[in-house]
Amino acid sequence: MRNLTLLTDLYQLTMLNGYFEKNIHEDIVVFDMFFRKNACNGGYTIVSGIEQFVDYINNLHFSDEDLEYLRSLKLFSDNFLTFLKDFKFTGDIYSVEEGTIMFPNEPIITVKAPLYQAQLIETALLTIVNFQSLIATKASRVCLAAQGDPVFEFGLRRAQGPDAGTYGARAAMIGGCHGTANVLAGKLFDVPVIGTQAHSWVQKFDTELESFEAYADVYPDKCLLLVDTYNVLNSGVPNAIKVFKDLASKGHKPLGIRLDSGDLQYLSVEAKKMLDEAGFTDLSITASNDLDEYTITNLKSEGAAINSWGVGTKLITSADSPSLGGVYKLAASYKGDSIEPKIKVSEDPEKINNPGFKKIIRIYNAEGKAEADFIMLHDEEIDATKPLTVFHPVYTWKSTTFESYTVKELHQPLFIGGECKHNKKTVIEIRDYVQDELSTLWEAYKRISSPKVYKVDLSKKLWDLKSNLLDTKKFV
Ligand SMILES: Nc1ncnc2c1ncn2[C@@H]1O[C@H](COP(=O)(O)OP(=O)(O)OP(=O)(O)O)[C@@H](O)[C@H]1O
Ligand SMILES: O=P(O)(O)OC[C@H]1O[C@H](OP(=O)(O)OP(=O)(O)O)[C@H](O)[C@@H]1O
Ligand SMILES: O=C(O)c1cccnc1
Repeated sequence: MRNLTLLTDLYQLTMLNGYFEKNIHEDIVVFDMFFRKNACNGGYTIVSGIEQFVDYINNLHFSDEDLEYLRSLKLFSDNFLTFLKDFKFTGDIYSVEEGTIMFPNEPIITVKAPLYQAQLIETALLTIVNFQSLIATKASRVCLAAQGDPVFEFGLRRAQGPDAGTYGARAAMIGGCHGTANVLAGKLFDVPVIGTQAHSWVQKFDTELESFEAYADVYPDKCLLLVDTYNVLNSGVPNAIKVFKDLASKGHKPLGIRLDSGDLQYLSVEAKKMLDEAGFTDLSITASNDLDEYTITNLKSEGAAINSWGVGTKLITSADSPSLGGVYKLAASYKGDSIEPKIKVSEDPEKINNPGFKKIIRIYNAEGKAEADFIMLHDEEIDATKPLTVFHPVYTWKSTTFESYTVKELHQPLFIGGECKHNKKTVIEIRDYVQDELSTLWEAYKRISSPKVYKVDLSKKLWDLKSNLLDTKKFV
């Protein structure tokens, strides 16, 4: 486990030093992590990175070298640096399960801890969860566009560095990919690794046919050939068919071909005709080359004969929407046992946070479809045997009443009193959970473009609390 304790912005540490000097560092506070807009301009966001956040908290400590470095900055008092020597996370953290689908303005993670601890972890929490949630969401969109065809993550070489390539591969698997080309990700996260061959393989031999024969010789049962180095329809596919026939005559089953350039719709349809005529009707026709959910949707609607997708650059970088803007905001501060809700008033009404220590429930209809989320204060309860009326937090006259419904509380304890309560799951288990989650969402929320907006409402008590706070803050 890496020591990421200094993976923070300097201002967190200068604030910590200040809280310490003012003797308010032990005050118990509540922070919420949430985002204001869904990842990838979509209708939902898949939360990912919780496992790495848990590792980060479990390993949070200032080593002697860390303290030495901080001392060299000449910004911190000796007493404060001595205090940091024994730093240990002792607070509570509530989080949704990794792989949960979430929507704007909902607390994904709520931290209730001494001020100096809760403040320090902001930056690492955001960098870990923002990135992985972004890529998991992107991957799920790509997989939805592929309509059940396998999607393979090919992006490491074009990722924003080794960590992004590796944790991005993890997130892509969580979002629904069938495998990754990243071998380190395969080892670290126990996920399937896959691969074909590069153009360099084909170029290295005197002829394309020789290169295919050599590959078939080494991997007779894993023979998927890259057919676009010279000419797909005049050379690549005919040569692949020769090699496949030879393999079949020796009792091996060829896997298929990969197209990496040109008009993928036309080439795939023509290649499929040639393969079918040669008796290879069920091979994989894999396509790659700058694909994303939009190109795949177009290729599908144009009848491309592609049944497997290799997606690299635009997946691992979420190229058209390259960040998720998750934030971490102070929502409450305790004075003894009494809680003081906190709000950030902004010129931009979208940026006003929901105050207080909260929890969140999801409301499902009788068929198990998610209908709305409901953010409540932590001590509120719902009696699901009675009708529940929820209202739009801005256009308050818009309301809906649920008669027959079930509810699920989304937050679970990750840490209580500093003790880890997290149940570790494998990446494949998280991926399965994501599929369950997606099946609870109406198609309209999963639309690639112009999705319907999911309802996220506030309890009356929370809404009143927020309105009253806003009134009192008007002239502060
Ligand atoms: N956030 C909300 N909470 C509760 N009810 C809502 C919310 N948004 C809309 N409604 C209700 O949903 C109905 C349709 O309203 P509208 O067309 O404005 O929204 P919508 O997003 O299409 O919602 P719906 O999915 O319910 O059709 C109305 O009964 C409206 O009062
Ligand atoms: O297009 P992407 O979605 O980013 O997918 C990854 C790309 O990486 C490879 O190309 P590259 O030219 O790097 O190597 P190659 O010689 O193997 O084609 C591969 O052929 C894909 O085109
Ligand atoms: O195995 C492949 O085909 C592959 C791997 C990485 C990038 N592009 C393609």
